[in-house]
Amino acid sequence: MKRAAIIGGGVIGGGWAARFSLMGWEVRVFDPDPEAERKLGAVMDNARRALPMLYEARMPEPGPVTFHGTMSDAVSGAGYIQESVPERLELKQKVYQTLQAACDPGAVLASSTSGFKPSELQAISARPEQILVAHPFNPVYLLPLAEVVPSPKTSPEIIERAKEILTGIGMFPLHVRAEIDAHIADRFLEAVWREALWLVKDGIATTEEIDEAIRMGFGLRWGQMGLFETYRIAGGEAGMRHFMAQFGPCLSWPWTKLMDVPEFNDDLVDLIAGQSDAQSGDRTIRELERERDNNLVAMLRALKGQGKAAGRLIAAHDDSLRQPLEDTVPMVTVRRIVPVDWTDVNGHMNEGRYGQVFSDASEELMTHIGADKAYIAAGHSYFTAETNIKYHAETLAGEAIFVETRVLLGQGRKLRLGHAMKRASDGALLASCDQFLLHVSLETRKSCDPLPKVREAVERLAQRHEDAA
Ligand SMILES: NC(=O)C1=CN([C@@H]2O[C@H](COP(=O)(O)OP(=O)(O)OC[C@H]3O[C@@H](n4cnc5c(N)ncnc54)[C@H](O)[C@@H]3O)[C@@H](O)[C@H]2O)C=CC1
Ligand SMILES: C[N+](C)(C)CC(=O)CC(=O)[O-]
Repeated sequence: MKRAAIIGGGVIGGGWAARFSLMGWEVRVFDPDPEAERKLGAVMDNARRALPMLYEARMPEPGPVTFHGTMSDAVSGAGYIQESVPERLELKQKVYQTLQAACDPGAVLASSTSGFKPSELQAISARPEQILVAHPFNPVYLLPLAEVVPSPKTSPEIIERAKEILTGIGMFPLHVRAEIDAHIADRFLEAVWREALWLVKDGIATTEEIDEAIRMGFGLRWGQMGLFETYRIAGGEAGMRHFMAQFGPCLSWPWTKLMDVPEFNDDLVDLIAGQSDAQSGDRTIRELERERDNNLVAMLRALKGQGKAAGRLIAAHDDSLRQPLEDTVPMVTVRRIVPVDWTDVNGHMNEGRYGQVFSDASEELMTHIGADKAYIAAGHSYFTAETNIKYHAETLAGEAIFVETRVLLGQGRKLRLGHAMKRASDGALLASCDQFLLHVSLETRKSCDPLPKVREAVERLAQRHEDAA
């Protein structure tokens, strides 16, 4: 099993630990805080609930997460080390000295730093070539971006390995060409944060009004298309040139008052924190985390359905996790977590989603018998002619479910499947489905016999299932 070491297990280290573990890595943590295990456990709970909701494919078995009393013990045998200690340069530099005295010289040594340049982190290190920045975004277990920032001293092999590992755990490594304070994304975030502080300080807007301005407007646009493509469209048919002709001069207009920075003092902290407390009312941080995660899961799944932005990345990662079906009787055709966006007003999985689960089960079986994407692209497929679903028990968001499928008939153009959807925790039957499919030509849109390869496979499978009945 691949092994990662997490140095500093707070908000960000906890998110890294969760992502690595849920992607099948063994994770070893070092954090001197006696409360670290409890705090990291809370992040793990959130992640266990939310991350698998993004995937249709079966996730890897989670790797164990263990806590260690020394940094050298934690990094022993680790191929990837992620440092997420507090944002203080001397502390980080000292940590690298200790880590490098014990870790594998070939391991990736990455920092979560929000703002320090890798050359600053490397300054007093024994092997600067081993160190780079992999700056993530909170919550690390759901947001894919990791800004990968090397210095000229970072070895090209370490950069490539870091990118490969991050891609493997479902992240989007954005290689930042040159080191710069605060990398790329935090420069934006700091500009927005600075302006927001200024607006609150001068009594122009409350923290709540600023949040509404973001979530009701441009925040929605950024998540799906970013800045430049959004503004290109805002230029109308003439695109970016017209946009720049119209809004370019504003760089010197008064509405670009971007350089005012409020003084950071207790009054500012009281003002912002007071408004923020009032805004969130009695909702706890845990409740806010749940709300954030539910919203992110629903938005990312919507983007996945469109094959766009972060959704495209998750779809590709999902495909890479797919495993061929095992030839058991019955066959386990689906293993998944029920995502939040599948629930309805009654607080349970909507009836329409049962149809989707059984349709996914049939598609998996089709792939297994050779009626896969290439077969369909060549003009043949199966259409469902009849589906009969019985609902036996409620299914809730976050529950692990699986579907067992039996081939009840596989003869010529006819295929009849019996699906049973069960709860993974206790094997309880949640729903059953009798489904009748007909093989069709996608050219004539009429039923026809399968091509010999598929026909033989389906008949062989039907016989096997009949023999085992
Ligand atoms: N919180 C955020 O939104 C983000 C933070 N970051 C960066 O991640 C890093 C960590 O930040 P957070 O997780 O927010 O802080 P945090 O305060 O939640 O966690 C820091 C953890 O490091 C531990 N620690 C302190 N000294 C240590 C040592 N010598 N060895 C090992 N662990 C030690 C602390 O006990 C604590 O659990 C910082 O560099 C920060 O800039 C990056 C992206 C976002
Ligand atoms: C506030 N922050 C600078 C620590 C934020 C980040 O670094 C990234 C994030 O998750 O917003």
